[in-house]
Amino acid sequence: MASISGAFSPSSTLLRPRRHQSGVISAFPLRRFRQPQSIADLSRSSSPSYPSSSSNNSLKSGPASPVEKDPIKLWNRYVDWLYQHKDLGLFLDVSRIGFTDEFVEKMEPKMQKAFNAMKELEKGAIANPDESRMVGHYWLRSPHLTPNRYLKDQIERTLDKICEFAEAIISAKIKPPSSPAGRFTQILSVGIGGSALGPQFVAEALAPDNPPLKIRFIDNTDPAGIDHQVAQLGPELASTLVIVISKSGGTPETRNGLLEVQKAFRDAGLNFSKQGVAITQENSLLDNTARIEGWLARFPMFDWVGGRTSEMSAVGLLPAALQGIDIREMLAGAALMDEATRSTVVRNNPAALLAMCWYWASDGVGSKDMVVLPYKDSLLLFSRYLQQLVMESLGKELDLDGNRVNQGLTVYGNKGSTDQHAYIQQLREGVHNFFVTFIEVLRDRPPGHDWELEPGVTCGDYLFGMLHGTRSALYSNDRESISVTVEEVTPRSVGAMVALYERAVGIYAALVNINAYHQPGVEAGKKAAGEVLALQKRVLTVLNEASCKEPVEPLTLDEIADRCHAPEEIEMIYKIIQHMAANDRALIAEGSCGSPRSVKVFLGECNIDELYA
Ligand SMILES: O=P(O)(O)OC[C@H]1O[C@](O)(CO)[C@@H](O)[C@@H]1O
Repeated sequence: MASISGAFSPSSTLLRPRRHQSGVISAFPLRRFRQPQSIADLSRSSSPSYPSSSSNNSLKSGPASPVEKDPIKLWNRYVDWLYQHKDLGLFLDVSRIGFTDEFVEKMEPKMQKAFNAMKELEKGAIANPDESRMVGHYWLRSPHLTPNRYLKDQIERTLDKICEFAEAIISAKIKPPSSPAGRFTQILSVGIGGSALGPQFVAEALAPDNPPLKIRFIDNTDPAGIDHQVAQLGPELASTLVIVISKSGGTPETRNGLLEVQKAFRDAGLNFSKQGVAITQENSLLDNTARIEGWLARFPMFDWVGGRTSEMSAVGLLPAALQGIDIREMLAGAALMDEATRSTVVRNNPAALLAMCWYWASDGVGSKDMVVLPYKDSLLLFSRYLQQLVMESLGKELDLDGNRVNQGLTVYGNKGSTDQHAYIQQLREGVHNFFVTFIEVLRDRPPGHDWELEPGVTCGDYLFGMLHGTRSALYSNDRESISVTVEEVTPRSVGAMVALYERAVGIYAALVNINAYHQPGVEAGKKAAGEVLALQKRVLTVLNEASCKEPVEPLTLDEIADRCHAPEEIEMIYKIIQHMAANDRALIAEGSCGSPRSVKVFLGECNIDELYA
């Protein structure tokens, strides 16, 4: 008998303690291939010039022609297509993507349509029709482009407020009420998805070694993960600024993180409201809570900025400023990139080049995955950041005309050269279902710190060699790649890269005619999670009724399901019981979890109030 009892009770009052305690096998089983329908399909089938990116579809396959392997022709292609942004010190090389001139020509009308769509979006059109919203993340770094004065003021006022607040925290003009340190030393950021990924990426990329405030994240409703963060803070909880970030202000994981952190503050005898900051939409649940409880500060999230494009709003800027990162430089980098990516000449527009390459490489239907490989440790989280930006934006069931298209572009990656010793083997020789984006950083170390670990060769030279070796080795086996090169990882270049990919996603979405700015698919999981919790409450009510009887009536899973009027949910009921039993709830389960039919359950304490409610 597994006898498990603990603190849990269905409600908090009047507890009466109890004495008792199909057969087709494909080489690519997970991949869906479509009939050729895109310009890419047509042009590839007719072009011998560059290697085909997809070897499993007969229309696109064929022996690699000698042309693309000719180093001089490849060099010419490199030079012809190389994009450089001088002020940003950023280069984009698309020469190892095999698009043809014919393809570029055929794409031109689509590209022009996409440029127009982006122009309309920037002018304030309802670019997110489902949610009837404008899409204005580009205005955040160029407020003069907002469609009205009010939005411009809102952006500028918020930016000033962020800078002033960060300055006051760093200089200890604003102090935590009861910390011996006499100043804030830590940030605990609570948020998820777009309310975490940008700040996490930027902290890893740009925070100095000794930032004025160090940052930690709670980005899940995993109690052990939360406990770990709180435990790591230890006594420094007293000097921790807690920033709760949620655009909607009602995301359950974030709410739970907040409640857990507030409990940790109570347990430590600290006043949370003097250390709490909210970043959320005006009048959201979070905003109202922060206002009523008198938190230290509140910053707005704008209706027209989506979570995954919010890095240049208060969501990304406040944590960055508090870590001593130059946020005006981030904004300047993004603004410069925005300017460049407004060009309607494809080869002069790096975002358009990226979108066109994605379209070519994935047939405009996401038939290949994008592996993002930054060769720089500080850019480790770029692929994770891009994963949400790209996949939540492009992974859509319906297009803008309501046709079922199941669009998307899978993104994954970690960092080079580390991945050389993990999955590059498969990329080079295994299933050909991807293209790579290399992110190269020219500056290895700050000036004056380098040394040669063998004659003529530094540690950074090895990293450089690994990158270019991998790029060549992949290409020689017809694996396509894009390379983005920046001189250094700086606030300016990071801002530019964020802007580059935001725009590339926008253009690509227009090319494939989908709404990049909503996320209806996420709702299904959220709804199902809510249903599980509702079922758990019904199970507890049923168990409470049976456990308040004299003598107590242990119930089988079938009986519980029956009394919940949910016989079809028996498997979920079993999982609920198993989870509660493993977590010291006031639950007594007899029998073995391994043979669910033998299990009988009752509560170790019954709640009379709930019974008669
Ligand atoms: O900022 P919020 O409203 O808490 O949302 C967090 C995340 O949840 C989503 O809405 C859906 O997963 C994301 O788009 C968003 O970034």
